[in-house]
Amino acid sequence: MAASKTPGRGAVVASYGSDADDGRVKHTGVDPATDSMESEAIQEELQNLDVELKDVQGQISALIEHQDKLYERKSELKTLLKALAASGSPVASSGGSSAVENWSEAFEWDSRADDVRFNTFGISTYRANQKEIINAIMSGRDVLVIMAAGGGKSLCYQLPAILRGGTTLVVSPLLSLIQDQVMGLAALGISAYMLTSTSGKENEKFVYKALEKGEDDLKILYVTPEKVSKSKRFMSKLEKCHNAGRLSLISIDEAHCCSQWGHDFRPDYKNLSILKTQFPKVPMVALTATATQKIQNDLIEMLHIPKCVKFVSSVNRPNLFYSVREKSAVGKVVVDEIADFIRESYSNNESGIVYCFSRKECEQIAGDLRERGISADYYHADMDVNMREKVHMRWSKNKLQVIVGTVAFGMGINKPDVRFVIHHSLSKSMETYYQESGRAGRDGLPSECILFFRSADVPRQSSMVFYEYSGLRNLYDIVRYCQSKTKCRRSAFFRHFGEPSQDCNGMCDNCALSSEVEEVDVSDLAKLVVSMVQEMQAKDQRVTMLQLGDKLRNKHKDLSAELKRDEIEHLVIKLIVDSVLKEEFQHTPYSTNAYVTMGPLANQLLQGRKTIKMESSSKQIKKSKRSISFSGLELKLDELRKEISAADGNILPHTVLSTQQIGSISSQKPDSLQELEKIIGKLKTEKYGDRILEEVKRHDAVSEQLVEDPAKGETCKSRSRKRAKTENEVVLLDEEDA
Ligand SMILES: Nc1ncnc2c1ncn2[C@@H]1O[C@H](COP(=O)(O)OP(=O)(O)OP(=O)(O)O)[C@@H](O)[C@H]1O
Ligand SMILES: [Mg+2]
Repeated sequence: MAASKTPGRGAVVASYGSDADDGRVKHTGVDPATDSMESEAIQEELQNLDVELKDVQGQISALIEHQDKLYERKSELKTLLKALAASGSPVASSGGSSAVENWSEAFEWDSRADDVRFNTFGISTYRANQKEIINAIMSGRDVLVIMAAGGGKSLCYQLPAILRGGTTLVVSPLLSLIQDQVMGLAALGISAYMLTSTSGKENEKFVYKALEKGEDDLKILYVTPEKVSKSKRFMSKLEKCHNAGRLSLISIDEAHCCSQWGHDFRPDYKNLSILKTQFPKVPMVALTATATQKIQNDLIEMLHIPKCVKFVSSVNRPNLFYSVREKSAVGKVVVDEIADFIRESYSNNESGIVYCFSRKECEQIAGDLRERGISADYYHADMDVNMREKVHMRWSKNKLQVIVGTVAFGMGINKPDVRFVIHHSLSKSMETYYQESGRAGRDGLPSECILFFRSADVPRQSSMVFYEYSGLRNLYDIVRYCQSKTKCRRSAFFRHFGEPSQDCNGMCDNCALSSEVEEVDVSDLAKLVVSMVQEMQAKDQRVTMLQLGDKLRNKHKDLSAELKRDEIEHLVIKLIVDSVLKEEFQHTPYSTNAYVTMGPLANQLLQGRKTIKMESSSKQIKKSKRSISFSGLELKLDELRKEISAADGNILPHTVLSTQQIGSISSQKPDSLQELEKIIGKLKTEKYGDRILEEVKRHDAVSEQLVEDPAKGETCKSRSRKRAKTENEVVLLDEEDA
């Protein structure tokens, strides 16, 4: 305890006489010099007590915070247990009053649903929970859907929209998302419209007339939340549609925007409660990719759907390979590494995103990548809307390989075949990282998520988030994720979202790469760091993480040869996330600075009651190819879909043929329209069947020639050997294994 070091406690007591028998302390004729020494000693003890009290208070608040975390986790686990008991399944649960209902059984609309799924949407089988959700909606129930990004939430309301007749209203937060969806549905021949701030007069007239009179076909109507909360005209037309019995379903997409606890709160979403109040009998489905228990409860309350059936799917994205790489302090080296990675793994122009911290960085990195021969452009909030849209479009049409964006390049991204998401610097929380990295592989095919981590990036983020609710705590969670060299990356997501762990199947660096990780006790070095902070604090001096590293190396010259700046920074960040040190913030007219100060557990370390261990590893990123890449016929079909998309102008390549469909056609090689229809459904066969078959035939002819002259076929065959395929699925292969 610090008390043992407190000087003068005994001396102070000894200098008092207590000769009075009334028990009061009296001075006993001591001279003035002794008197002043006594009061100095008392002052000193008081000061020491203050320090000690501050220390104890710090420890208490760290413990309270820890206690809060434990309570929160406890309540998550209890809910999880309840859900498990109700559903008997670890990944899907029907909540509320519906625990006993079975949504997987046969329903009268089954065959119609199957027909629309396959022949209109071209989807051969349902994914987890889709069928059950559709059945619940078709039964007229309110439904809450929590399903991972790319899980296929759109189909869950689009298919019932077609089956139920009348009009389905979809509220969606972003113009770009709405445009994408309407375009995609139109390409499938589904009558979908939108009403947004940019809708032209003609379009508005058509929609209002269709709502009011019901003469024209209006299956799905997309609106932004502002329409519901601000346009009386729209609400009155919608009421007419409802009164005529034609409002068949209300869908709230990206429903987490309702909750202020969510990462993307939109004030206008708060007013959506009016929909259930006005139209209580119309089923409502709310969908989101991520919602903690707290946000789920919030949504149910705000949307007035207390009796909803809840479907919670796993947050797991088994097709994503997560890894963290050490980020060099030299910017050029980082860009080189990113460029090499893209060139080596994605040489066929496969789409990717690089996320950066600042707008300036985006522009710089996009330029650097272009210099290295990669087709890249930037996207951030400072750009003109048209410019942004242009970049987004070029990327969506596969004319641009990489978008280098800030977080502004977010929710509106609907591209299913993004093969890699690279974080040039860390995200602000596990939740945002899950969201951002989750834009990879929405089509279910193998894709990669790489985060470049460097301790010096932490203060940049912390000075942005420290005023947010739980901002620092959330940031430190992702820092722990980055610092760990042993824990499964996937399990960090399961923990964060309160879900039981599932097997990673070697789909993260820590699980896949065998490496020797050593735990090294760095308590002595940590003490030097903390003592230095203490010294500076005693002199009322502030110190940033960067300065701290320099000062330490200057003071301990003997250490500086061995200790690299990066390592000290790594340790300082570790001490911060472990509450030994603490970040404090000060605003200047230009920025907010993060300073390092003594944390609640600093004294425990200094007094030897706490040890600090760091993981050190010799892990080498094995040059492995975890990507899928097109070869032979697939390349041709990829070109064909781009060609059709370019000629039409309004259809995106992945709407013509998905990457999965390209894989299936290439492996099954249909030679008639009937056979093709079994793979991609009626609609797409009618539209593009002849051209696809032509391509298959041409490819077969070339292959036959190559069989006759094997020398020519070498490249093609050896490339296709690198891919293993099951019937409908592309399987991940390490290049070394192939
Ligand atoms: N059953 C299925 N089989 C194959 N592909 C599917 C299936 N369901 C949906 N998809 C495809 O998966 C992709 C992602 O679907 P969707 O846009 O609905 O995802 P989402 O759950 O809304 O994701 P996000 O949270 O990112 O919006 C789309 O390309 C869609 O066509
Ligand atoms: Mg969606």
